[in-house]
Amino acid sequence: MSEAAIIDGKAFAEGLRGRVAEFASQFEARAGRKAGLAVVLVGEDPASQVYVRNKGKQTVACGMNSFEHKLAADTGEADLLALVEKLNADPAVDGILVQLPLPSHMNEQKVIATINPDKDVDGFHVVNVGRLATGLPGFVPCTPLGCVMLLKDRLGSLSGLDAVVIGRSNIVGKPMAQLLTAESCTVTVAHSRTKDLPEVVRRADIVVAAVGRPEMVKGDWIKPGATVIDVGINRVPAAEEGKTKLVGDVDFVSASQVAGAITPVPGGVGPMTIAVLLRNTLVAAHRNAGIVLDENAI
Ligand SMILES: NC(=O)C1=CN([C@@H]2O[C@H](COP(=O)(O)OP(=O)(O)OC[C@H]3O[C@@H](n4cnc5c(N)ncnc54)[C@H](OP(=O)(O)O)[C@@H]3O)[C@@H](O)[C@H]2O)C=CC1
Ligand SMILES: Nc1nc(=O)c2c([nH]1)NC[C@@H]1CN(c3ccc(C(=O)N[C@@H](CCC(=O)O)C(=O)O)cc3)C=[N+]21
Ligand SMILES: [Mg+2]
Repeated sequence: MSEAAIIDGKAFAEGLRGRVAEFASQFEARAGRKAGLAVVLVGEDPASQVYVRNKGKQTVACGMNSFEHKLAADTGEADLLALVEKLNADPAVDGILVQLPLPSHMNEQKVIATINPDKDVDGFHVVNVGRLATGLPGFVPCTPLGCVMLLKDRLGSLSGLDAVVIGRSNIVGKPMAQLLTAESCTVTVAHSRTKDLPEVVRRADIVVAAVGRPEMVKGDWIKPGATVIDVGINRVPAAEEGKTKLVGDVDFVSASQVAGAITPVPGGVGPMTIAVLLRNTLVAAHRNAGIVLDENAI
C-alpha cells in the first residue's frame, strides 16, 4: 500500500516537451531555421544507445533537428575534439551533448572544455559551472534542473525547507545543492564519508538521492511527509530468471509508506532529464540567434 503521492515525472516531462514544441515552431518561423541538437556517442554501450535514440526521437517530435554522431569505441581523442570543434562552428547546431561516460582512453574534462559554453546544453563546462555558482545566466545541468521543476510544481516555494542531497558528483549532487540553495533551502550535502546518513536524512523536508546504489535509502530514514526525489537509475536482476529491471536509489516500497510525495523509477526524474535537455537547446537557439525568449514561460 502506497501512501505518498506519486510525482509523475513522465507526465510533467510530456507537458514540458509540449511547451518546447510550441516555442520551437515560433523559433523556426522567426529564425528561418529549426533549432538543432547534436548528440555524440562514442562506443556501443547498450544503455547509452537507448538514451541517445530516445533523445533523437523526442528532439524531432519537438520540431527541432537532431544530429547524431556515432563514433567507434577506439576513436582517438583528437578525432573527437575535432568533431566537437566542427559542431562549435556549425550554425545549424545550437546544443552539443557528448554522452558520458567516455571510453577510458579519453579525458572527459578536456572534451567538455572544448565545447562552446554557449552550446553546452548539459551545463558541464566550467564556464557554466561558474555561472551557476555565481548566479549568472548560463546552462544548468538537466537532471538537477528537472528535479527542481518537479519540487516547485509540488511544493510551490521551497524557501526555508531543509534539504538533503545524497551524492556530490559534478553532474547531479553539486549542481543540485546549488539550485536548492538558490531556492533558499537549508542544504546538507551527504556522501560516502557522511557519518550516520539515516539520521542526516531524517532531518530533511526534501531528500534528493543521487548515489548509484540500488534501493539504499530506506523508509525509516524518511521524515513523515517529506518529499523524496530519486535520481538513481540502477539496472538489477528481476524476479524472472535472466531478466532485469530499473530501480532507483530509494527503497520505493518502504519510503512511499512514510513520504508525502515521491518520484518513481522509471517514470520520475529520467524523463525530465531529456525534456530539460530539449528546453536548454531551445533556450540556446534563441540566445545564439539573438531572439528574445521568455525563459520562464517554458
Ligand atoms: N535520472 C537521470 O537522468 C540520471 C540519473 N543518474 C543516476 O544517478 C545516480 C548518481 O549518479 P552520479 O551522480 O553520476 O554518480 P557518481 O558515482 O558520480 O556519484 C555518486 C555519489 O554518491 C556518493 N555515495 C556513494 N556511496 C554512498 C553511500 N554508501 N552513502 C552515501 N553516499 C554515497 C558518492 O560519494 P563520494 O563522493 O564520497 O564518492 C558520490 O558523491 C546513478 O544511479 C546514476 O545512474 C545520473 C545522471 C542522470
Ligand atoms: N552528457 C550526458 N548527459 C546526460 O544527461 C547523461 C549522460 N551524458 N550520460 C548518462 C546519463 C543518464 N541519463 C539519463 C537520461 C534519461 C533517462 C531516462 O529517460 N530514464 C527512463 C527509463 C529509461 C529506460 O527504460 O532505460 C526513466 O527513468 O523513466 C535516464 C538517464 C542522462 N545522462
Ligand atoms: Mg559519474
